[in-house]
Amino acid sequence: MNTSQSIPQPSLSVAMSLPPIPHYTPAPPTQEELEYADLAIIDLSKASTAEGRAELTIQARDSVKEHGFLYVINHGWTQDQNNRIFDIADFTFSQVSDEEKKKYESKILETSTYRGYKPRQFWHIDAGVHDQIEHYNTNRDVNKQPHPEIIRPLLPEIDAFAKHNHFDILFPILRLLAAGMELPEDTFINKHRFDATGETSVRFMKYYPRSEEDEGKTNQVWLKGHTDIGSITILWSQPVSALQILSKDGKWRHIRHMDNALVINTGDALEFLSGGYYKPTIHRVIQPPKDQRGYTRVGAFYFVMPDDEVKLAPLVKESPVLQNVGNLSRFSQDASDVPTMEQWRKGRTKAYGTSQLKKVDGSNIEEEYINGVLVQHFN
Ligand SMILES: O=C(O)CCC(=O)C(=O)O
Ligand SMILES: [Fe+2]
Repeated sequence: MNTSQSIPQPSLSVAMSLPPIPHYTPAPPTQEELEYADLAIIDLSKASTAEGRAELTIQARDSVKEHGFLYVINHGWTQDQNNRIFDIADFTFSQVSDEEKKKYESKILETSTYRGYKPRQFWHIDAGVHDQIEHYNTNRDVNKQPHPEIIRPLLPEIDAFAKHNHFDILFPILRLLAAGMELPEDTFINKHRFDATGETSVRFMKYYPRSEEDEGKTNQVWLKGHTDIGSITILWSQPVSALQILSKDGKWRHIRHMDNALVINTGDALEFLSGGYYKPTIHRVIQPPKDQRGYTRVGAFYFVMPDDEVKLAPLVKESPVLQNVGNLSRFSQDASDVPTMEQWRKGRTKAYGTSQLKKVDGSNIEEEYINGVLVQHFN
């Protein structure tokens, strides 16, 4: 008799089972009619052929130039993997004790860097009201910082998530955006090395409902209108419809939720490198529509920055497109004092939500200068 047949073998799914954690159920999608921005939908599976890339290059370029935002689908991460990441995201807030959160709090003002927890109420929004947003931020190399004990068994999954974002989403997108400026395809990739020193990070965020009084004092703004500091932000679409972009006609429009899609936007660093060819779009988070009030709003992100040492000078010499249109960024082309990514991110991170801003008369705009460059915030 062949004994091996009678010995029960562990099934593959049991052998590879993931640490059990509670399931996070987000709010159901809103039934309200909202005005949505009309963004391109990039089918990333097409990036595997030269023909597909040529088509996507134009689509991505035009959507970024018009809206600063686009959607990505077919990015190789399944709906189940997506659900699991949102479970992990919520876990970092709902299951970690206040004591541990304190122990692993980001030293934002001392280090000008987000690593660990950003507690609620760290940022000023308006009229003395502070934010109700928790962050958990980890460098893409999860071993570069300590993590709360109960998060440690989840690190292999967070590490896989970071690598998928970096190599299977960020890199193809950076290739398309380089091609959109007639730059060699690997121009931006070479400035975003996974192993370099820099702060490209996975961030989980949880927004908590606020009091009516706070809503009234802040014009319902939960996160002020801003541009992102880095080159690209990958936002994993979630159903609470509260993210808006400021369109070129001056109107705020909502970003529509699509299951397992990505919402990708460009930030300051790409404006500088692209000489303003790709300008970042102001976006904000406001109180959700009535049928989604009372829910928390959990987000999962990959915030991308060029490597710390990269000088944020426009690639005019390298790009035939830029030679035609000229440098339109907030930095001048020959400025010898162009900051490095490290200087820019530290200046912006330290100031964000804590610096004294100057109100622009008769508007909802506030301003400050970082490294000599105008930075605006909107309510
Ligand atoms: O929560 C969101 O949808 C957007 C957050 C955001 O814009 C940011 O953290 O920079
Ligand atoms: Fe943002």
